[in-house]
Amino acid sequence: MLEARDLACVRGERGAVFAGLSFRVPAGGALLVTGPNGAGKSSLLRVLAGLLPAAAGAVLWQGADIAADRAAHARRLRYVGHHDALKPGLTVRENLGFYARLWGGEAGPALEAVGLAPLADLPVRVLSAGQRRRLALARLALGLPGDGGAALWLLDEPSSGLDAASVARLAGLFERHRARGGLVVAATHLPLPLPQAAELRL
Ligand SMILES: Nc1ncnc2c1ncn2[C@@H]1O[C@H](COP(=O)(O)OP(=O)(O)OP(=O)(O)O)[C@@H](O)[C@H]1O
Repeated sequence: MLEARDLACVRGERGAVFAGLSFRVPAGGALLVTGPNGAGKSSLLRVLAGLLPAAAGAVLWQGADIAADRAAHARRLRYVGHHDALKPGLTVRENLGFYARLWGGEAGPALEAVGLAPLADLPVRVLSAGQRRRLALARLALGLPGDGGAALWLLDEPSSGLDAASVARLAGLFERHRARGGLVVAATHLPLPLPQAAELRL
């Protein structure tokens, strides 16, 4: 269970981006974070990841404040932000292999899961925008909760640039993850294949 309790976030000159935000996402649950540009969706994901301190309130995991053990929180989550965090000079397989060594899991099946196996030996610099996005998302397929995978997925515009077949593959990843008790929190402007997701509009 992920819980936000009376969260507030302040950014630069703008001051409060949001305040008094409370919600819960249970095991197997999903939360869609929506709202106009600049509403604070990415900021909220960063607060939930422990990357940005909340100005007030707390984020709890299984009832315990994530601030008490940030390293443990980092291990239990996967954050896929706007930036794909890929090395352009390395191949598709090498890029994912880096994360597989860090977190466990195997690059091959994860590349299959996002339809990138045929491109495994290409350098990332030649990939299209949608293919890069799929490679960033392949990290999610490195393990399932309880089997080396992280329980909490924090995703910023995960389907941006994806074609219909890729969105369908993403639906499969979401389904497997949630069936194992994993949670998904996704900021999005597009409909996402997350049945029974709650919506938080900022
Ligand atoms: N590092 C920063 N310093 C100052 N202000 C910032 C910083 N990062 C974000 N902001 C401001 O915080 C507000 C929320 O930004 P955020 O990126 O969270 O919005 P968003 O809802 O994700 O927007 P979008 O839909 O465009 O991705 C914006 O007004 C933005 O300009």
